[in-house]
Amino acid sequence: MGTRCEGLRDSLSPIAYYEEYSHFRLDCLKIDDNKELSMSANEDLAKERARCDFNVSEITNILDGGIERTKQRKKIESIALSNGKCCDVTPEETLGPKERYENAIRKSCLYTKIVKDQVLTLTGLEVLGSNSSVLRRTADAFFKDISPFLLHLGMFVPTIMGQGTPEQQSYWLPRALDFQIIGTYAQTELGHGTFIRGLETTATYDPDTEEFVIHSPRLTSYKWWAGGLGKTSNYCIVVAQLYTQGKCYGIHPFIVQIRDEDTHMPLPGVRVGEIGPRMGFNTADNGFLGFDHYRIPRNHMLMKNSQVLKDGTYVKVASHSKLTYGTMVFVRVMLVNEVAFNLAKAATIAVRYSAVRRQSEKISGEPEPQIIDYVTQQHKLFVCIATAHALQLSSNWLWKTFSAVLADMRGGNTENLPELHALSSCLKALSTSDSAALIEQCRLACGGHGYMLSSNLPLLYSFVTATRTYEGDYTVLLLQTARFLIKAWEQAESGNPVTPTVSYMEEAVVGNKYKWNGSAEGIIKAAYYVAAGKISSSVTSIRKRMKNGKAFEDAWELTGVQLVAAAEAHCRAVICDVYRKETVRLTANSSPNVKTVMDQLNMLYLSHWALERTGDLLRYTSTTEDDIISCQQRYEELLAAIRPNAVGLVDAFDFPDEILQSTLGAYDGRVYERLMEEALKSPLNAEPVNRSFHQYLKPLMQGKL
Ligand SMILES: CC/C=C\C/C=C\C/C=C\C/C=C\C/C=C\C/C=C/C(=O)SCCNC(=O)CCNC(=O)[C@H](O)C(C)(C)COP(=O)(O)OP(=O)(O)OC[C@H]1O[C@@H](n2cnc3c(N)ncnc32)[C@H](O)[C@@H]1OP(=O)(O)O
Ligand SMILES: Cc1cc2nc3c(=O)[nH]c(=O)nc-3n(C[C@H](O)[C@H](O)[C@H](O)COP(=O)(O)OP(=O)(O)OC[C@H]3O[C@@H](n4cnc5c(N)ncnc54)[C@H](O)[C@@H]3O)c2cc1C
Repeated sequence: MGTRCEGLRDSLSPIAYYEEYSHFRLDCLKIDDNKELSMSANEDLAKERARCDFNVSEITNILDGGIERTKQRKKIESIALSNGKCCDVTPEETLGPKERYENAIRKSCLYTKIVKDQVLTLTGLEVLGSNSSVLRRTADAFFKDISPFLLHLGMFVPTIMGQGTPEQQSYWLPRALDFQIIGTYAQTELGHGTFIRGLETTATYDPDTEEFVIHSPRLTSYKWWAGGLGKTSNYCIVVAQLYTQGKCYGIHPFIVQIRDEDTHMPLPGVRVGEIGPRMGFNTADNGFLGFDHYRIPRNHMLMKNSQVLKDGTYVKVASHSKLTYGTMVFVRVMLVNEVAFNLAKAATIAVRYSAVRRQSEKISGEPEPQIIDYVTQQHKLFVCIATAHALQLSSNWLWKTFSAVLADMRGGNTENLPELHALSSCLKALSTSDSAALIEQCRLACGGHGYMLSSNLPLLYSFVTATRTYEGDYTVLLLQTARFLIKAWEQAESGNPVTPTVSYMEEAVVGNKYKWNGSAEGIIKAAYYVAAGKISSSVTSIRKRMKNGKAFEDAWELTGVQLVAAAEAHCRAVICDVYRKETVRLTANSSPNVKTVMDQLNMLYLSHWALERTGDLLRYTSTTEDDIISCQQRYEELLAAIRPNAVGLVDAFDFPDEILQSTLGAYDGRVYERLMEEALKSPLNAEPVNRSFHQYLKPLMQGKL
């Protein structure tokens, strides 16, 4: 579909290609076979690029984190994409489940080999650190859906790094990084995903043999969901309830071999398989796993945070009881970047398509406008570009926060862990939820063609909507943040110091209402006041319920709806704040037009959320109706101001066509030609008459059924 993929079939024009593979003439489809489908780029898109008034690569560099990082990314991308083998001649989605999986494994091995042989020599182990998002992004040229290796790199390796002792790391990591073993992360069970203290798999220490006995006592204790578990992995992290000397010490991580390294057969005592078709992730062989008194060596328990000695003595090493949850915190942080990237892809597809697509008449008899010229279309799309920026910059900021807390913890200081947990929980919840909703908005903005799998929007949606659930469900994570906020509010009320991300409470506890001011800083302050108002209302409700005789747990539960809304408002204010500060910081030395367009996008995001939350502003600040009217007016002016630069802004995301994998979003805008080319690849077009005609239709039509 992308330019290099076309290289695979360069010698054939689309029509000749189709005829070659379909065995019948195109006149069946009433296409004039004397005419080639157009190979020239779309003129409207070319005009859009000509009118863009800022330097596109400057914004690319900002989003990449600097010009050097852009160069590095492009180098990695070109290595991975240059051999052209990433493409499927037959679209992935037209294959059966087995063929799809096998094809995904073929491509995963191919990509891994490219990374090992060519990328690692270029970057060294940096590829797994600051360049991991580049690898992740490049992988999308190989997979429309998900690689079965995602969990190996995304969770298996990070768990060994985060939970293993130095000795365990030096034993397991070289094998895992060299792909001599492939692993996954099996925590969730049929019966429990959210409430991990309730997991039922047991790991009981036997001092006589110095082994753990891993067991699944009942159906609900079967592991369920882990990506790459069904068919691909031969090892996995199993999270199980640890029993030693007759006592349960709660959940702990273990490295468990599940398949023979040579034959790949499941080992005796292990029952493993794939969980069946899902809404997305259909190439990721998500699996189930059960154990029948299966024995593993003692040193396969990951022992950085707690240990079981040879005699069965349990020793707690870590200074914080939740450090075993570290991999989840890490992946939540990574996910903010992951969904920002996917939203940027969707925005690129929908904006380019909207510049190519013409529909209806604004004025009777006039030429049909590009649909991007409808203000309602701009309203649907420009917030997607702005949100992709907001989440990308928030994700960089969160990563820095995460790294700082990690460094503190290496020195034994876990003081900032609760704040990191609260932040990563709410940012994961909001970023995944916003991105899923906006990717769906992009699909809707593309009308009927957005519904085609070849647009790539449905697959992007099915992938991103899952991120709202996995690694901690949206509501559950916001309730975690709410716990932190309520405690912080009580601290602020009693005049004690609070941590930086909730410092706004110190001013807000006094109870004054904030007077609206339409500047960026004014909107952000109003957002913090809304958050403070919602937290305060939640506290009042909890106290009132307790005064009426409810226990704290019941009062908390009954106040759940308000608590989730309070955590959402807090997180929205944090995103607005970080997005503003980072925009100002990153454009300090930019050219004037880049500064202007980045500022416009930022203001659009802030105004959008102010308008989405007018009820809250009226309730928790002194905002008036006139303030709302001027905010609406400013928002509409921003849509008009951004319009000429919209295509330039999505070009700045700098996605090669191979990564976008979209008929609607390719750089040259040959939308209709690509839609037809992809349609012609449908297996149903491989023969003029399907055999079901003879088997069923004809007998039915002739009354002989
Ligand atoms: C080619 C590729 C290249 C590179 C790849 C790179 C990147 C890829 C990026 C991303 C993709 C990776 C993988 C993607 C695909 C799919 C993976 C999916 C995986 C999974 O889903 S794994 C399973 C995840 N499961 C969950 O998230 C479960 C959610 N539940 C929980 O976390 C907990 O149960 C919950 C809800 C937090 C409650 O825990 P618990 O009952 O123990 O605690 P309490 O509620 O009682 O609270 C007590 C106390 O502890 C605090 N606390 C809770 N958790 C934490 C924590 N993590 N850290 C710190 N503190 C925590 C809590 O707030 C309470 O504090 P308090 O008493 O209020 O002070
Ligand atoms: C595509 C995909 C990939 C996955 N990959 C993995 C993997 O690799 N490894 C792995 O271990 N797991 C994996 N999971 C599992 C995932 O982590 C869980 O599904 C997720 O954590 C949600 O848990 P649950 O399914 O138990 O939902 P539930 O907790 O049953 O949630 C159902 C509903 O109940 C609500 N709810 C639950 N508890 C509360 C509460 N305390 N308060 C208020 N509301 C509540 C939720 O908000 C939700 O609306 C994957 C899941 C998916 C969809």
